[in-house]
Amino acid sequence: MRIGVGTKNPAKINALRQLIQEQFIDADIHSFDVPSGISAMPMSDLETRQGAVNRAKAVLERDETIDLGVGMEGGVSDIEGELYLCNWAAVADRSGHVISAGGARILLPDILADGVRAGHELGDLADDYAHEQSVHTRGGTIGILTEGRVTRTEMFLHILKLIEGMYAHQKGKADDEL
Ligand SMILES: O=P(O)(O)OP(=O)(O)OP(=O)(O)OC[C@H]1O[C@@H](n2cnc3c(O)ncnc32)[C@H](O)[C@@H]1O
Ligand SMILES: [Mg+2]
Repeated sequence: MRIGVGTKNPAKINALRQLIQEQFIDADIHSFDVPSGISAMPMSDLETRQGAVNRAKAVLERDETIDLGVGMEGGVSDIEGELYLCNWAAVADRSGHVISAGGARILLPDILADGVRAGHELGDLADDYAHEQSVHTRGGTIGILTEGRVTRTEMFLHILKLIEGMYAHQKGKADDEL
């Protein structure tokens, strides 16, 4: 099987690599720089999920040899005036079937939330906050805010496990009906 992932960000690609290893999936991974079709800094769960779905579908359009497209997107979600980091992933196949799932939410400190509301991208704000470079390609904001206990890769791995499990569950149900 050929799986395409809609990103060049190693923090995301590594999550897919780990899933394939852990679940003994016989697949090669190909990465594509595809548009998310939403704003650079998604401001809701709805928009963040849409980015993940758009990326998964865009991968299938980009390369006709790919069997499954995977999209992962990070954003923020406002709950009663507080901003939480949120993350979504989606998988799309050639039959038009799409499965999406969301991950953990973590409250952003005011300094990051205010910066996002002022129109800055979280990736840039997280670099300043942590005095590091390219946080978004490594442990991510979640890694900074949890002292590395949960990294961006682990967080996306968790979501990809949910989706892979749902895919297996739905396939099992469909086979039962045959
Ligand atoms: O190359 P891509 O795949 O686009 O990866 P990205 O790091 O830009 O990540 P997203 O586009 O999914 O995230 C949308 C924006 O939110 C920011 N972001 C989301 N989650 C983040 C995290 O955990 N750490 C740092 N920045 C994050 C990031 O800066 C982006 O500008
Ligand atoms: Mg991006």
